[in-house]
Amino acid sequence: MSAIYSLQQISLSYPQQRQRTQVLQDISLELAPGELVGIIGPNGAGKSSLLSLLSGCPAPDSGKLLFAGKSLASIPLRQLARQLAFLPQHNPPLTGLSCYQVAALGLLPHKSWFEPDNDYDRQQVLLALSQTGLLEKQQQPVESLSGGEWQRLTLARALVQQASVLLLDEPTNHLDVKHQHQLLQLLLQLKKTVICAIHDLDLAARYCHTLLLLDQGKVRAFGRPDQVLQPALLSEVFELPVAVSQHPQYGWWQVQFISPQVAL
Ligand SMILES: Nc1ncnc2c1ncn2[C@@H]1O[C@H](COP(=O)(O)OP(=O)(O)OP(=O)(O)O)[C@@H](O)[C@H]1O
Repeated sequence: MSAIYSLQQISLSYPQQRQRTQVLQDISLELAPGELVGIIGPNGAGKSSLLSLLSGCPAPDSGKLLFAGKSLASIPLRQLARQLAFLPQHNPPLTGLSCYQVAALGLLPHKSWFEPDNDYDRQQVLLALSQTGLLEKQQQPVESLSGGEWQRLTLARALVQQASVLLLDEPTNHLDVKHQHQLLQLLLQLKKTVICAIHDLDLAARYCHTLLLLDQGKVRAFGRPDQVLQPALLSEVFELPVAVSQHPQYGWWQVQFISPQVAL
């Protein structure tokens, strides 16, 4: 199956004072369609920067970035918005709208100016609110949502967008345990290409088909969870002793970092 994303020797830097800081270095990999891919790595490793790059902005300094075989930069924005949805870590605040209205913003790439919503559109919005557990809150003003509810609402908006690719920056970070599992199960059931930055390595191991371990802007490992979650590598990258084991009953990989005091 041909790759949904192909990255060839991608590098990215940001301007900082009079210099440029290198954030991603020489990244080459291919992402298969229909997979749940987890980007893991310490703070500042470049996870959000990579997701932004995959969304089309910013463009890489060098290298080739292909989306479904075409140069990502050559795809018109509106066309791209129908194919991919990006949920950054920090969303611009929205006020004065209900949950329903925010979820319905996902319809915009499919509409012309002033085109009213039809029954199908309304069904899509209600389905997404239901999938994210927010149906009962559809009339609630967004300002009054909790952090986790707001996070689920941004996913609802992305689902309404009906993009085949979801780029999610730490989609579980405000969610309680039940909602973390529900969200990841939903992402698996959607059978879309989902690429998400995620800090919880146990959740990543359990739900992601593929993991990408970034450290200081470089790919340290890329493959199945059991290939990537190597204790020596994790210990070096996260600078903590670590134990990796398999759940005796379910076979899931589990990662336990050991606090330095215990290790001494
Ligand atoms: N717009 C910017 N201008 C300058 N530097 C930036 C900019 N955005 C990110 N950086 C820097 O790039 C590096 C990578 O940041 P990025 O947000 O991609 O890391 P991350 O792996 O997502 O981190 P975290 O786990 O903390 O969210 C960091 O050192 C950050 O300070």
